[in-house]
This record gives sequence, structure tokens and C-alpha cells, in this order.
Amino acid sequence: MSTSHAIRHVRITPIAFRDPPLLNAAGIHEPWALRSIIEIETAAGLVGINESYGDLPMLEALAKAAPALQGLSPWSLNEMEARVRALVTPPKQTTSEFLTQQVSLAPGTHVSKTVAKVISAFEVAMMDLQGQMANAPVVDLLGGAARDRVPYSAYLFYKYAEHIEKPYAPDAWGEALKPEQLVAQARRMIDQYGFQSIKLKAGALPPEQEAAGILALAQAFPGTPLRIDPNGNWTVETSLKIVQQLHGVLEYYEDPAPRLDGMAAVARECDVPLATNMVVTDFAEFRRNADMGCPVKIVLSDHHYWGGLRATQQLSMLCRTFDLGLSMHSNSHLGISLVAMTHLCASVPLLTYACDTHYPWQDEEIVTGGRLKFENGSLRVPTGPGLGVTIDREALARLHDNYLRCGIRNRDDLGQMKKYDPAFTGVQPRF
Ligand SMILES: O=C([O-])[C@@H](O)[C@@H](O)[C@H](O)[C@@H](O)C(=O)[O-]
Ligand SMILES: [Mg+2]
Repeated sequence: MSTSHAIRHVRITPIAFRDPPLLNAAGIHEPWALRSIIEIETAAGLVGINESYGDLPMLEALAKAAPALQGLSPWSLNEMEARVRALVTPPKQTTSEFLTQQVSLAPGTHVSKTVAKVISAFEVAMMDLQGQMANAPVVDLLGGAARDRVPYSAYLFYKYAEHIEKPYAPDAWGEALKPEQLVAQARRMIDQYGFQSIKLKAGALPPEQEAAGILALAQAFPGTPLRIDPNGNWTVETSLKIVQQLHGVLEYYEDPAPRLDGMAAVARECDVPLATNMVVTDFAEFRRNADMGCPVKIVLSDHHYWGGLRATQQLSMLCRTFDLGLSMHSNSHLGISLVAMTHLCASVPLLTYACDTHYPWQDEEIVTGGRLKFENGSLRVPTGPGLGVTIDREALARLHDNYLRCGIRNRDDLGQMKKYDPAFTGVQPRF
């Protein structure tokens, strides 16, 4: 490698962007969602970019690992992984902290994922650099495109009309607590993006109400594949009762009951395939599911915490070996994450369902050119070198300023819900 391609500098910029009051099993979204923007610069001045989690422990881990990249070639991903593993060890937890985090909805915030998250954060930016050096899109570095566009689904949430603090004008989506409001939300999202399948985030309202929501969607959008995701907030008994009410309607049943044993108990009595982003979140958990005869049939990966794009490709091979389906999970994110996910999904022959994305819930953007355009619910894989997108510096400065002012340093859906309802405990399963 010529020394001009050696990595000389790593910049991590935390950002915050507006996030609507979306309800979930843990509580409710805060007014600002956090991300980190990663920039890796070579001696010659090429810059590879990426987007990842922006909570404080993640920022600390990124800062700790960044010096390991000094002098490294952007092609040396294995060496980068070894150096990160040597430098970053997850902080120790007390048992009670561990139990609290077990019910977290966002596996990306769990400390056991720190090393995988940091590796992923650097890997994508290094592959962006590789693509620029080789004049090839990331999808080609991953083996080439198995498809030229990647399908996403409409991701519906129950929600309030505005945040309790009212830090900015209410979003355009309005309240969604009743079936007819949910149908209106789906209609608006599908009209705008063309999505061809629908996911409902559940586990927030009483299950019968959420089942009524799905039935209303089934009536309003006949033939459209539907999914429901209570994030393990239902007992096995509730999960089985509700799936009966939804007979013939669901494409898959996502994390109805907590833990792998809960999911296995549901699987024994129900013929709808179970999907997860909560109980198979790394290779050890994949093995546990396999040892139990695969009660979970669909793994919802997320390169941000599975260890990167290449790790997710390895996961896809395992899914094929065990005859499992594969699709993608998401958290609140902007365009760099969406584009990285699109390159990845285009490169994976086994992609059995349209992917999740929170993108419609965000109205801000960090990439040059503004919001990404969907066609019939799909995103075209960028064909330019690397990720094929660049950072809008003005937007980066503005979103970083949001971060400095917003006061949020860790995502806390439970704490936020307590502002609306001080008696809310978040103890799961609630229903
Ligand atoms: O954004 C949310 O509220 C979701 O509930 C998210 O935190 C989950 O991790 C995720 O989307 C899921 O599918 O479980
Ligand atoms: Mg989920």
C-alpha cells in the first residue's frame, strides 16, 4: 500500500435530529434521536464515512478505538478488527443493570454489543474508502449486486400528536391510537413511499387494541403482507391468543414473547413463522436457536450491531444452511445508515422479506442532496464509488449543534414515558 492511503485521522461527530413521540414496549421516543457520524481520512485526503449509534458509551468506545486505525490501510479490515478487540472491552455491569438491559428494545444499546458495534462503525467507513480507491460501489466489494434495488416496508407506530415538552412544532403525522388513525398513517406512508408490506410496532397498547389495528389494516390493504412486533411484551399465553385472532393475516410474527424459551413456547403452538431482532442478536444466540431446533425462523439482522456488512453476509450463509429467512431491523437513523444497509441487502442473495426502516419518521438528512427517494417502496443501490453518498457539511454542523443543545446523551424511552405517566414501570411482559 502506498503511504498516501494510510489512515491518518478519525473524526467522530455526535448528532441529534427530531424524532416523533413514537410508542413502544419500553415507553416512548424522546424528542431527539442520537447518532454518530464517522469520518476516516487517509494521508492523501480521501474521506470514508459512516453513521452509527450516538449514545455516550458508544461515543466513548469509538474514541477509545480510533487511535488503533492510525497508519492502517483501508483494506486491512481483519487487522482493524483485531486491534479494536484488543482495545475495547465492554464495561462491567452489575446484575441488575444487565437484567434491565435485557428488555431493551434496541440491541444496539446493549454493552455486550460494544465491540461488534465499533467494528461495524469502522468497517463501513473503511469500505467506503476502498470503494473510492477502487472506483467501485460497496455492493461490488461485497460480491456484486444480487438485486439492483432493495425493498423496505411501511413501519407503523402508535403515537401521540406531540411531545410532552413541545420543543418544536408537532410533526405532520398526528396522533395514532385508534385503528382508523393507524390506517390513515399507513395510507400516508404508502402514498409517499410506495411500500408494499406493513409492519406495526406493538407492545404499547392493550393487545386486543393492537390486534384490532392489524385487522383494520388487513381490511384497508387487502393482500398486503402484514407483521406485528410487540418486542417481547406479551406473555406466551397472550401471544397465542392474539395470533389466533390474526389467523391468515400475518406474514410473520416478530418477537411476541420474551426470551428464546418464550419464543420456543409460542412456536410450538402456532403456525405463523417467528421473526426476531431480540433473541438472535449474535452468533452465539444463533447457535442456541439452532440447538433448540430453530423455533425462530427469520433473523432480522442489523449490520450496526452484528459486526458489520461482512458479518451480516456470514450470517446470511448460516441462515441459508439452517433454512432460515433473513431480513433487517432498524432504529431511528438517517441516510448514511440507509445507504449502507441498501448496499448490504443488494449483495445478499438470501433476503426473504422487505427490510424495516424508520426513515419516514425522520424529516432531516445528513447526506448531500437531501432525503433519499424511494420508488415503489424500494431504494436503488447507488452506483457511485464507495457508499455513493457524501456528507452535507452544513447539515452536519446543524445536527451537531442540536446534539450540543438537546441535553440527551443516552436513549431512554422508559424515562421519557415516566414524564407522561409517573406510574409506568416498563416491566415486561406487561400484557
Ligand atoms: O424505535 C423503536 O421504538 C423500536 O421499537 C426499536 O427500538 C426496535 O429496536 C426495533 O425497531 C424492533 O424492531 O424491535
Ligand atoms: Mg423488532
